[in-house]
Amino acid sequence: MTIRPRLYLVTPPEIDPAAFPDLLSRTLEAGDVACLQLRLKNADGPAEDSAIRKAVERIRPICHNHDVALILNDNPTLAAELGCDGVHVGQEDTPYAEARRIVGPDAIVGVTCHDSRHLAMLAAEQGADYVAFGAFFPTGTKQAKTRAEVELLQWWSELMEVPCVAIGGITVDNCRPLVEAGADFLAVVGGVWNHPDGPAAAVAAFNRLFDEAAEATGKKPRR
Ligand SMILES: Cc1ncc(COP(=O)(O)OP(=O)(O)O)c(N)n1
Ligand SMILES: Cc1nc(C(=O)O)sc1CCOP(=O)(O)O
Ligand SMILES: [Mg+2]
Repeated sequence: MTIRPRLYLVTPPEIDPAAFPDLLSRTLEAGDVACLQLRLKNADGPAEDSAIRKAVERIRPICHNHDVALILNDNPTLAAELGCDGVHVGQEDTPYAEARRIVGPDAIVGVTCHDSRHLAMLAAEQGADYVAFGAFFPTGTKQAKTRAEVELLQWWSELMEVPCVAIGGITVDNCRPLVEAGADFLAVVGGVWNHPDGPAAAVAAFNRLFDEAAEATGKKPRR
């Protein structure tokens, strides 16, 4: 067996609840996707909660039919209430321990660690299911706080058991160094949804590249 990362798909910040489910189905049919993070950022307060509820209701069965875990961004309370498989929290969101208490021991809890070894070790010690590093490349999706270097992934993957996620400006064309450095998951927004040939083509292309890289490196898995 060889090391092969998996795709961690993140939704666009705003989705059309009527059209997105079909697009998502076609996208997930195109190749392996480990999880989908629902990350809606263009509404606040009750409007945001209502958009999340509507989206989860439609998206959750599609994810589960494709064996894709549904992770909710930022909101452990809604993640638990709506039956999501996990939650992703940042450094300014609900702290890890509180998020874990809310979603329970079996749910996935991932933590943003920017470019910080210290934050990642803290999150892993506390019990996070994955640590996320970024941004690796310029991104138009959000104003990223930090730039992370590829060496961080190599250091982490050689020393630690907890999986690491790379995020920020990742595309089919620029991701190979992250794969070779040992990223367990590549988290992608624009590189999939804005791909010139469409999101299904992007998912297929990422998976082809992961297969090629795994064959070329021929490295043994670290766990
Ligand atoms: C997989 C993954 N990694 C990092 C982030 C960023 O989380 P955060 O810093 O809380 O920023 P927002 O996404 O909430 O804007 C993420 N969402 N997913
Ligand atoms: C949501 C997010 N978090 C980041 C971080 O650095 O923590 S970068 C980012 C945006 C990811 O979108 P795209 O794949 O379009 O660049
Ligand atoms: Mg957040």
